[in-house]
Amino acid sequence: MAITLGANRYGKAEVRLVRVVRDGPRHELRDLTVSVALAGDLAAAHEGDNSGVLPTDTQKNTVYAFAKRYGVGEPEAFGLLLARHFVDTQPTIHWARVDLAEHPWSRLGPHSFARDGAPTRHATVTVTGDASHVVSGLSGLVLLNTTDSEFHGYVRDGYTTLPEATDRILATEVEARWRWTEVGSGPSWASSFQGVRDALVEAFVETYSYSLQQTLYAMGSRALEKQPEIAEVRLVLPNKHHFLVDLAPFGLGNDNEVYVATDRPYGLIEGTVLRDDAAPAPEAW
Ligand SMILES: O=c1[nH]c(=O)c2[nH]c(=O)[nH]c2[nH]1
Repeated sequence: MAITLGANRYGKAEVRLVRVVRDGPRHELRDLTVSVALAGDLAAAHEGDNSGVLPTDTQKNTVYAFAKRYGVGEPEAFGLLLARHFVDTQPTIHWARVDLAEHPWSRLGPHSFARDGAPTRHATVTVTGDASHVVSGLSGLVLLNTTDSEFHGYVRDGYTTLPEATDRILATEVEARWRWTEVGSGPSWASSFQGVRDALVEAFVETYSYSLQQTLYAMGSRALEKQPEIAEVRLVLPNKHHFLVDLAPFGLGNDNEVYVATDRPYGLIEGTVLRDDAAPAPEAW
């Protein structure tokens, strides 16, 4: 029986990094969770030889040292710096992925901040040899329309009880990831992020929806139309159901005014929207 080592990678997950820039009385703050994963010639490590293993503890230290040495700018840029460093300095490492989640704070004063309702910003950077590949994203963007949403005309079978809706609440918590066509081309990381975020929100607001699936496609399409630097958008949209409460027992009507918001189970609508001529992704993401 021949047994062989399959795909493997290793790294430090969820390094919590807070960087303050104390440049005068007005401080700047960035708050990130950074995960590093490395792969390469690591077969020996799986047989007890650590001579090619850069410890995950060192990877964590590198995150903090780079934060001091180079500052923490846009998550994509900081991730590229780290991933490139691991591939270029470690002979056994040929592939590095750095995953960054930026937790948003809004300013209250020169050195005071409040954790924001803004979405979490994400970046996933992959470096192999000379090539770099970037996926940006967001999560925790909760959106709700109180009307302009219907759901009917669906399949009915012996188990269907759902009443048709001609006017319902549509709510979701957007998780979006989008793949850059070419790293370093087009707008800045920050303005691209803002552009995609705004496009997703605009499409959610402006689409008269017959299903969350239709809204998903409208959101992804709008982001691609507005931001030429991205090739593909993947969306995960939980349907945050709001059901009308039956107030008849109290002698009251309910003209789409009183709802119960439920958290589970929930519909989960997922989809990818991409350009016809998008080059295939060079890496799984
Ligand atoms: O927008 C929706 N899409 C569905 O597929 C679905 N299924 C369901 O029960 N409610 C909804 N709403």
